[in-house]
This record gives sequence, C-alpha cells and structure tokens, in this order.
Amino acid sequence: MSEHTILVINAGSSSIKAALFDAGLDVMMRASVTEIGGASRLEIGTEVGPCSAPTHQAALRQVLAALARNGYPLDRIRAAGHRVVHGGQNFTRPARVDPAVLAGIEACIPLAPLHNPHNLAAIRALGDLAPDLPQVAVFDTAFHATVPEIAARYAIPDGENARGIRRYGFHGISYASLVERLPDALDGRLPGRVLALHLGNGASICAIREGRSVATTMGYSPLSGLTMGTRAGDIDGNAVLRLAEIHGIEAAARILNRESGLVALGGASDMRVLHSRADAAARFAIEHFCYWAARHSGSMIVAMGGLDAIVFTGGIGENDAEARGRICAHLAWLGVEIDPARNERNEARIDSGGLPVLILPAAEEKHIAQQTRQVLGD
Ligand SMILES: Nc1ncnc2c1ncn2[C@@H]1O[C@H](COP(=O)(O)OP(=O)(O)O)[C@@H](O)[C@H]1O
Ligand SMILES: CC(=O)OP(=O)(O)O
Ligand SMILES: [Mg+2]
Repeated sequence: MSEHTILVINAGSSSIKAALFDAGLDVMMRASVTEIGGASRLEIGTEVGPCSAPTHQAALRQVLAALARNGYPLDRIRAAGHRVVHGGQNFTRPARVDPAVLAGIEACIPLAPLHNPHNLAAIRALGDLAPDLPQVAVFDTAFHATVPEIAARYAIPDGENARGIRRYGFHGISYASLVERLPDALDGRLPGRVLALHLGNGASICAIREGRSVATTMGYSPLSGLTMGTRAGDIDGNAVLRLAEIHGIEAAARILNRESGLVALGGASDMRVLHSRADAAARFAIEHFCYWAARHSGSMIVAMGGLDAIVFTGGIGENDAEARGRICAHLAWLGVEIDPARNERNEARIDSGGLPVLILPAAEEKHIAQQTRQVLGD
C-alpha cells in the first residue's frame, strides 16, 4: 500500500467489482460482489464465499469492509476512479468529480436506470466515508464519441434529437481497453475492422474500425440491441408505447429493463443457470441470445465494410464456449471457423487458423485506473 494506490469501482447491473492498483498500474488486490439481489458471492483475492448483498449499497459495504480487513483501508488510498455508465452528451472525457459532475451524472439516471443510480451511490458513499479523497468518473459512453452522425442519429425530428434522444452506446471502457491490448494478442498489429462482443449481464457489440468505434448495438440507453440477462434488447417503439399504455410508464420500464431478456425467456438471467438446465425454455433463451448476437453482428460488419477479427469479452464472452460456438456458427458463411477444442478451453485464440477469433478478458478496471491517474496529473 502506498500513497499512489488507486481504488477502482466498477458497478455493473448485477455486480460491484473493485480493484486496487499500485503506482505501476499493477493490481494489488481485487474484491467483488456478484449476483447482487440473488445468490450473492463475495470474492476477495482468491477467497470466495456467499455474502448478504440484497442491494448495490450492501454490496459496496461488503467490498469496502473486505478490503479493509485485508489491510487496504480507505484512508491509505490516493484516489478513486469510477465506471459511470451514462455520460450523455456532456461527458466525452473522464472528469474529476465535483458537484457539477455529480449533477450531470444524476441527470443521466433516466437514460441508464440500472446503472447510473449505482454509480452515483458509490461515488457519494465514498465521498461520505473519505471527504478528501479525489474521485474521477470515467464514462462508458465516451469511446463511442467517434460514431458518425449517420449511425448515432435516430430518424426523429430535430427537436427531439436536440433533446438528447440519440444513440450513445455503452461498454466503451471495455472496448477502449480491448483496443489497447489487442495488438499484443496478435503479433503487434491492430486489425483494421474488429467485431468486438462484450457479452455479460448487459451485452453489446461494437464495430471498431482503425481502433475507433464506428457503430454499436446499444443506443439511447443500455436497453437496446442484444437479448440480455434482464433487458429485452431491440423492440419496436410502438410495442413500448403499448406496454406503457397497459401497465403505466414505470411498470413498462421495469418489464423492459428487469423482467425481460433471458429471465423472461428462460426463467433465469444468469447464463450458467440456464446451461445447468436442459428444459426447452432454457434452451430457447440461450438460442435467442446467440441468434440475436449473430444478427446484430451482421449489422456491425456492414458498418465497418468487412471483418478482420472477432473478439469476445465479458462474463459470457470469456467463459461460455457454447455461446461463442453458436454465434460463430451463424457467421460461418463469412469464413469464421473456430477450433472446438480451443474454444472449449477458453484459449486466447480460438480460430482454426483463418480469420482471427480471440478471447480477451474485460479489463475495465485497469483502464479506469489509467484514466484516473491521467485526470489527476499523476
Ligand atoms: N463459466 C461461465 N459460463 C457461462 N456463463 C458465465 C460463466 N461465468 C460467467 N458467466 C456469465 O456472465 C454473465 C455476467 O457477466 P459479467 O460481465 O460479470 O456481468 P456484469 O454485466 O454485471 O459486469 C452472467 O450471465 C454469467 O452467467
Ligand atoms: C452498460 C451495461 O450494460 O453494463 P453491464 O454490462 O455492466 O450491465
Ligand atoms: Mg460488466
């Protein structure tokens, strides 16, 4: 522990992951609570066990207490960096947290109801516990600032566009860090057109051309695009209006964000649970997920004008051989061919020698630590 230690908090929709980084940006310790609100588990270093985390607040308390117990109390930390999912139009770069930044993050809550409240709560909780701790917000939307207008604009009236009803895109921290690390995984070169699939509880795909985002499947909020753990993915606007008419806006939002996706189709939001069952509903949910991931891949490949490499990341992307296999099978006509044994072993390279298909573990925390240090001028 030194005066350079950076604490990173990554509050996802179903997990809180924390990591401490030293001056050289190497990880000193990790702690996480996963499956918040369900069969929650606390992991610190190499130890894992069940824990009580019915809410994100409880999960954060568990994480901070575990770090303190292991010799990493908050008062020895230089700064904290946070993943903030929605930065709207105001934040295309990381920002040092101050009251105006907090207000800007709060203003984006309606756009990312499963994420921004937790991101904000984590920043405020740390601020209360350690008022002098510098905090930096790193935005998941920022990487997509390079998306051209034709891909970002909905075909709606100018006034509504000016109100901010636009496609933003998410998982940008994960994609930015993937771009930085990809050359090392591929003999030093960055392929021109990369199809990057971040498949976690939230799932999206990004078309990355020459290292920049040119299109992505999520839009105004992290609801659109792929079938997800609890989110519907793409759904017709009139169907949304009808749901709001029948159930009211709040209930419609709950249905689309929390009660849809895998949990609606298969009865569980967690891919591991679905795999452990053999019933028709669980199988259909998995197939739906893979089919739509492949369908949206087609759209992303068009946005890049072709395909030079595929990269899987996120909890499902990194660990789920069956999902990767199914998605790649849908893309076989493009020349995508994977080696089943390598795929089964979750190897870094899973193609059979043709078009590169890789697995790169998501490294959102390290990227946030880097950005935090840069913003503070360390
Ligand atoms: N070994 C595994 N096989 C299949 N799915 C897995 C495995 N490990 C994790 N997952 C899935 O990854 C998803 C969570 O991904 P993660 O990226 O950690 O979530 P978050 O979006 O909260 O950051 C869950 O659906 C989980 O079941
Ligand atoms: C943006 C998003 O969906 O994040 P997560 O995958 O952490 O839920
Ligand atoms: Mg995540």
